[in-house]
Amino acid sequence: RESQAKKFIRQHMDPVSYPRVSSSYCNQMMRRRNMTKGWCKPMNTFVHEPLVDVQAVCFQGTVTCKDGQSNCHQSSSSMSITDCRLTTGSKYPNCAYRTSQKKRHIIVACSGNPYVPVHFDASV
Ligand SMILES: Nc1ncnc2c1ncn2[C@@H]1O[C@H](C(=O)NS(=O)(=O)C[C@H]2[C@@H](O)[C@H](n3ccc(=O)[nH]c3=O)O[C@@H]2CO)[C@@H](O)[C@H]1O
Repeated sequence: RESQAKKFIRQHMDPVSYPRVSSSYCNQMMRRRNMTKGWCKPMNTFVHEPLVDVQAVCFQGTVTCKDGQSNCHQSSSSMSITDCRLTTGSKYPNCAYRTSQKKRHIIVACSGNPYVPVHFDASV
């Protein structure tokens, strides 16, 4: 059984692809990280920073999560991310994504002991 912390890493961490990603990055990575099984996950962000830097966000600015909980944290500095958004014409099982590379402050939800990221809430 995959822990929430491990799931966060599988779904959202890609420190090695910093800084340039190709236009097919999302099509490849969404498959490789198992987010196109059963359905095409509509939206997913990959973070191109060291894991320790993303884990440190749990101890940065506290903000309210989209679900109303108060265990979200916003990174104090902007980070290199890639947003993968399902294209309108995409039909399962052929999940087609638009790849957009950005520099944004990330907002993650943290939980557990050790207190680590378990959910990607948004980027700003
Ligand atoms: N406060 C919390 N504290 C603790 N846990 C919390 C909390 N909140 C949720 N979880 C849990 O997280 C799990 C989960 O998968 N939530 S999810 O909303 O579907 C994830 C979103 C995200 O993956 C993605 N997205 C979205 C935007 C973006 O910029 N980039 C981007 O990647 O889209 C998805 C849908 O939006 C679920 O088990 C829920 O219980």
